[in-house]
Formats: sequence, structure tokens, C-alpha cells
Amino acid sequence: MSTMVAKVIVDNRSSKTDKPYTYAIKKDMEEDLKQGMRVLVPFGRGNRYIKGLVIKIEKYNGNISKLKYIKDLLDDKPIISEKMLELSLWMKENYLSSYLDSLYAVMPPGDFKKINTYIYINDKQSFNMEQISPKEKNIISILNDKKKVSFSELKKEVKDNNIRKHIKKLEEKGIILTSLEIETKIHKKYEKYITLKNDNMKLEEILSKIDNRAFKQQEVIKFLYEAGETSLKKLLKETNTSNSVVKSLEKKGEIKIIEKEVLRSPIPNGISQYKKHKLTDKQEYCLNEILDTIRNEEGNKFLIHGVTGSGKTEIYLQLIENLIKSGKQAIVLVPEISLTPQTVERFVGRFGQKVAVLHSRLSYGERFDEWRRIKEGKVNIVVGARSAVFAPFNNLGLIIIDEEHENSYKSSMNPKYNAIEVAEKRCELEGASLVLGTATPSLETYYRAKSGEIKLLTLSDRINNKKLPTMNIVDMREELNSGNRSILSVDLYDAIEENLKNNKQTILFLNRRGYSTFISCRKCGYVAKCENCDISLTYHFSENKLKCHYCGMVTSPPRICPECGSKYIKYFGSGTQKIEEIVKKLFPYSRIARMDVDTTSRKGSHARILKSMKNGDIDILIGTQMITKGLDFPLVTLVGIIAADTSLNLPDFRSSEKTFQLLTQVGGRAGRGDFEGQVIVQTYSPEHFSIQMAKEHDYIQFYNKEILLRKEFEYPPFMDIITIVMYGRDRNKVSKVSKKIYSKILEKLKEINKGELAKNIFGPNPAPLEKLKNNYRWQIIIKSDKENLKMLKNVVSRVCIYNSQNKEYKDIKFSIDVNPNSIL
Ligand SMILES: Nc1ncnc2c1ncn2[C@@H]1O[C@H](COP(=O)(O)OP(=O)(O)OP(=O)(O)O)[C@@H](O)[C@H]1O
Ligand SMILES: [Zn+2]
Ligand SMILES: [Zn+2]
Repeated sequence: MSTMVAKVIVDNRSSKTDKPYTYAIKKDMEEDLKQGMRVLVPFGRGNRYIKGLVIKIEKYNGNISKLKYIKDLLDDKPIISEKMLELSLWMKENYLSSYLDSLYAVMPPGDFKKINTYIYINDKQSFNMEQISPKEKNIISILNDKKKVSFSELKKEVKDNNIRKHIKKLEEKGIILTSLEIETKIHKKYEKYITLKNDNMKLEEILSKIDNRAFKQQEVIKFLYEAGETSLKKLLKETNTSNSVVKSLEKKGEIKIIEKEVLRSPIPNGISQYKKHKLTDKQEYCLNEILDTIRNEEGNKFLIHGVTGSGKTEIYLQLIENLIKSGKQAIVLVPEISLTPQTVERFVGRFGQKVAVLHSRLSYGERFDEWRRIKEGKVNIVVGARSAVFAPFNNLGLIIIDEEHENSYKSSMNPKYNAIEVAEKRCELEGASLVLGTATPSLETYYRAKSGEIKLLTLSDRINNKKLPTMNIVDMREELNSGNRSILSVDLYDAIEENLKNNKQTILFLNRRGYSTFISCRKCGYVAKCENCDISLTYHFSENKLKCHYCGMVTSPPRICPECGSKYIKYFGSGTQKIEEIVKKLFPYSRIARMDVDTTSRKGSHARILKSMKNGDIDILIGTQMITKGLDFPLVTLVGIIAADTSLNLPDFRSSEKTFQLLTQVGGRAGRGDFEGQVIVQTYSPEHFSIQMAKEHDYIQFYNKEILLRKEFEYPPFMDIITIVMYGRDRNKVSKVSKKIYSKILEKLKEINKGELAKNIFGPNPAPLEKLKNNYRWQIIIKSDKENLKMLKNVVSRVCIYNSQNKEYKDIKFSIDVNPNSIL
């Protein structure tokens, strides 16, 4: 006969114990135990008790007497739903992360150990004591005494093995409520609410019991009779009374005071309503296509490719409105930096209290409260950054991912997931639909849209047929030739001056990304590139060498330009701060603000800058990536891009794509109001196709060219990339271990007759950022086609994860990333 056993992941931060352990289940626990519940299990040689999570319950054919038993159940119901558990296990496989990291991603925020189920009486429900068993009565009387009891406390007091069943029954009858809560230092907030005690009596009857001269008391009664349950604060304000009036009414037994929990909310007060636009024909077509396709079950993945200012957000809003009517829930992902008041206002301004907002700046308490509001179904829309994809809805109907091309959807921490892929998987598991939107789709997404996997919807015009801004390219080599060594070209200078005269706003953009600088000829625009990878070489100061960050090729920097022989070889790099200084000198009477990581680190500073921009208190806004997303200011008519080459010359196969996206997105901030906009792009490579295509607003042509290059050089979407970074304090050791890992990978491949794949394993090489936070980093890069991906992941986990406890690897850590954002 086979028995059931539980597979448990224990909450112990060590890669050695990060695997499912098998535990036997006592008879009296069998019925209650579900996957997704936390349990207490004896662990290790000393059999100390440790918390764990049940990921599976299955038949066992081995000898059960060899197993340890689960000691206790910690939850009365799963804290992770079946589907979220499945999603988490899928992440573990797909991104080669640990069980524990993957589980933490889908669990309530905060510490696994500190989350408790609490049980309390449902004030709203009246019930008949006769239908209640003595044991249930016992529970009710404990709850009546204590108001709220944690599950484990209650268990201690009741001492009944069947307690879970009683709780379940009581909950089904609506007599008690349960909720997950976290022990935090932040205490829950309560607020007093007042209602009439005899609310089924006529108003005259109640009033007749109160002294005629007690006007205030009479007024309070009248108010409550009209308004029903009201918060004390509001009551005092509306009736202009004092607390003592309320107290004496309570004494007389005419009113009831109830304490209610107030959830902390990160949503700012006083957001005004965001009025619904009547959709344009094109928006409407798009909305209906999505709704029809879903209705006819012809697919559930969509890409809205709509130019900047084409009204994508309004489509999202009406899509959500449509969906929540049928009782479903929706998640909207936006890039962290565009979780600005402007975005939040649109969703909250339309749907009000039904929206929860999740972003990384929330306090611990706020985050947990939002999580609970979602879990308990108090909201049906979540707007948030990447991790909001795990919002614990149980009737999910839709995930929208705005600006789907953004880097920030890929996590750089464990589990190193890509929120788009996770969203897709989650939609699959829950039968929900996925809508991606952007003006500049990622190559991967557009490729899939063209292949029919994702339904493509295109909006090629701005709302009200406003023109897309004209893009003027300034060749900075010519500026130099004509003697202008300033960072601003004559054209850009003149345009700013003109704009100031007309009281219009200007945005100046400078991409500061990139750590080491690139090398370029100021005369002809030549950029040093790797022959094997078609990627720009990075200049390393300490060694005075140029290196390829993909294949490891090393060369000395040229003294004179190999193309034109000039000696104007320069390395590049100036930041927004420098620009700010220069612009201030050139336009001393203008109002200038800077928006980058340095100026927005304090809470609220981001919002403040945006507000002054909106109010027209800023003439020139200088910024990094932060100003590229979603901003909608009607007075911005000029956008200047200081150096388009910074992103073009990043040592990354995505550099062309990123440049096209950036120019289009930043440029897209211009001319959104009643005035036409222009963009001035300064560059040393004006003929580069990503700059040319951005100038023409021609995504399709850009895509067609770029996708050929991806194919030729074997990059995504045609190949997947896995990077293994090995790091530690001792450079020699890091290098030794990397070499060992490399040869083990080759060995394993030979063992399974896949030796020919050795040509796809690059390295080991020092990572471009070789020393980071006092660690030396070396990396191996693996390229894989779809067929071999699973096998290669398997090899990598065998070599790096299962053996990471190996003595040889002492003091060395591994970081594995599947399709990383960057390989720096
Ligand atoms: N049907 C409509 N009628 C009138 N105005 C509209 C309509 N739909 C959207 N708008 C307005 O048009 C402007 C641009 O819309 P929105 O910001 O949604 O565009 P978007 O496609 O999301 O742009 P981006 O990708 O640049 O962020 C907004 O000010 C919005 O309020
Ligand atoms: Zn040159
Ligand atoms: Zn190379």
C-alpha cells in the first residue's frame, strides 16, 4: 500500500539544503495538509524544528519508517495558491534560481517566519447559537474575549486535533474571518466608527428617548440615521460636536462604537478624477480587436505597437474597465521610474479605491497592507513595477505591460526573472490575457508578433492627428571642423534660445549609462569594434587596453585613427551635471532643473520636479533615462539629445536597439500639446541606421535591418544567452575556479555527446567590470539555440549549483543569469 508524503522546502539559507525533503504525514493531519502551507519539521542530525513550505504532496512507495514526520501545520490554509506555487517552481527551473528565492518572490512581503494567520469574529454576521457545536462555541467564546487570536495561540488554548475543521466550518458560516498578518514593529492603525444601536427603529422613536434640550445629541442621532455607519472623525466634523456628546450617547446605549482597521495606503490623497476620453476610431478598433479575440478564444496575447502619444493608456483603462465588470482582476506593470504621480493619477483618477499601487519605495507596512488588500480581494486593479506581476489575485483576467521594451522588467536579483515571461506563464496558468504596449517593441517581442504568436495591433498616428516631432540630426564632426568645441551644437543652442523666447519648455537628454568609456575618432566618427562580435570595444584605464566584453579579444588602443589617420582619438564621457553647469552659463536667466538619480533620491523630489515642470516653473529640464518615460507635458516643444553615441557604443548586442528606442521615446516627449515639436539629435555617427530610422519614425525598417544582424551574429531572439559570473576576493582563485568550471562544462557536454557545442561556450574571461565591491568577477558566456537550452541549463546547474559546496570552490560565489540585460 502506498502512503502520502509531503515534499518540503525548508527555510534555511544555504544552497546545500535548497532541495525538497520528504516527510511523512500523520494520519490526523492528512486531510488538512495542502500544498502551499507552512509546516514545522524536524531537521538535520539534531532534529531541531525548522519552518518549511510544502510544495507537493505525493504517493510514496519506499519504506516510510525511514522518514521523519511533519511536526505541525502552521497555516489553516495555503499562503500560496496552487497556481502561484506552480509559477514559482517554473521560475526556479527557467532561471536556475534556488527554491527558496523563487518561493519568496510569490510569498507575502516580509519574513517567512513572521507571517501568521489571525482569526476574529465577523461583526457583521448574526448567527443562531443553536446551530453551533459545543466545540465551535468554545472557539467563539475565546474569540469574543480576545477580539483577535493567532492560529497557533488558538490551537494551544483549544487543544483539539480537529480545530482546523471547526475553524473551516465557522468560516463557511461567515461567523469568523481569518487574515494573514505580519508581525511588524509598525502597529496596525485603527479608527473608530459609530453606528446607531437600534437601527431598525424609527427616527422619532429614538429621538423621543433623548432630552429635548440635548440638541447636539439629537443632531448626532439624525445624522447617523441618514448616513449610517460613519467614522468618528467625520461625525464630529460634520455635526460640529465634541467627543463628550458621543460618549454620553454611548452610555445611554443609543450608539455603538466599533474599531476598524485602517489600511496604510501609498496612494496620495486628493487625486482628481481622470475623465474618460471618447475613444478615437483607431483606439476603438484596437480595444474591440482585443475584446473580440479573447471572447472568441482565438488567442490571448497582444502587442499594441503605438507611436508616442497615440493614446495607449486610454485603451488600457477602458480594457480594464471592461474586464473588471465581469468580476476579474487586472495587473498593470509599468517601469519603476515611470511610477510617477502622472501615471498613478491616471489609474487612481479613473478607478479610485479599487487600485493598489506597488513600488519599491513603499514602507514595509505599506507593502504588506497592499499585499493583503489584493489577497483579500479589496482591490481589483494593481499598478506596479516588475514584482507586481506576483500580485496575489485569485481571479486574474488581464496583465498589461506598458513600455514592454524596458530593461527594468528583467530582475538582476535572484530569482533573475523576466517579468514579461513570468506574466506570460502566469496568464497561461490562470487563463488570463496579456497585453504588451510600446512605441518601440523589443526585437524579441516584435519577432514573435510577426510570427503570429502574439497578435499585433498598430496605432500609427498620435491622438487628434498631432504630428510626430521633426527629428534633426546634427553631425558633431562637422561642428568640430567648423571650430565649435562646445558640447552644444549651434543648432541646438539657437533652438533653446528661440524656445526660451517663446516661453516654451525644453528637455535635454544625456545618457550617462556606461562605466568605462568608448573610443572614437572625432574627425571621422570611427569607433573601435570587435571583429568577431560586432560590438564596440571598451577602454580599460588601468591596463590601457581595448577589450571585447563578449569574446574576450584584447587589443591596444590606436594612437591614430585606423580609418582616416587623424590623431583626434578621444574617449568619451560627460554627465548631466556637467551639462547643467554649461547650460546655466549659456542661459543665465533661464530656470533650469536636473532630474537624475542624484537629484531624485529623496522621497517626493521626483514628484516635485515633475510638478514644477507641469506648472511651467521650469524652462529647461536636463535628465537621464528618467525623463524618457511617459511624460506628457504640452509645453515641451524642443528635445535635445546631447550625445546619441553613448548608447550606440555600449559593448552590448542591444546597443542599436537601445539607441533607436531612446531617440524615439525621448523625442516622443516633444509636441504633445497644441504646438509642434522638434528634436535635435547630436551624434558622431549620423549615418548609423538606428539614428536614421528614428529620424524617419520608421520602426519597421529599423526592425528589418536589426533582425538580420541578430541572425547573422547569433543573438536573441535566435539564440539564448546564459552567463555564469564567478566572483570572490582572491583574483587568482576566481580565475582558477572559472577555468575549472569551464572545463567541467565541456566534459559534461562530451559525456552526453554534445561536444560540438563547445564553440558556443565563451570564456572564461574577466567580466567588463572585473572588480566590483571588492570582488573579482570572471564570466563564462553560453549561447544556445532553443533545442539545446534545457540541456545546457541542466549542465550549468549540475556544474555550478549542485557542486557549489565543493571544497575546491570555497570562497567563490556563482551568479547565473538567463538572457541577462547586460553582461557588464
Ligand atoms: N480618445 C482621446 N481623445 C482625446 N484625448 C485623448 C484620447 N486618448 C488619449 N488622449 C490624450 O492624449 C494624450 C496622449 O495619450 P497617452 O499618454 O495615453 O499616449 P501613449 O500612447 O501612452 O504615449 P507614450 O507612449 O508616449 O507614453 C494624453 O494627454 C491623453 O490624455
Ligand atoms: Zn578617423
Ligand atoms: Zn568579441
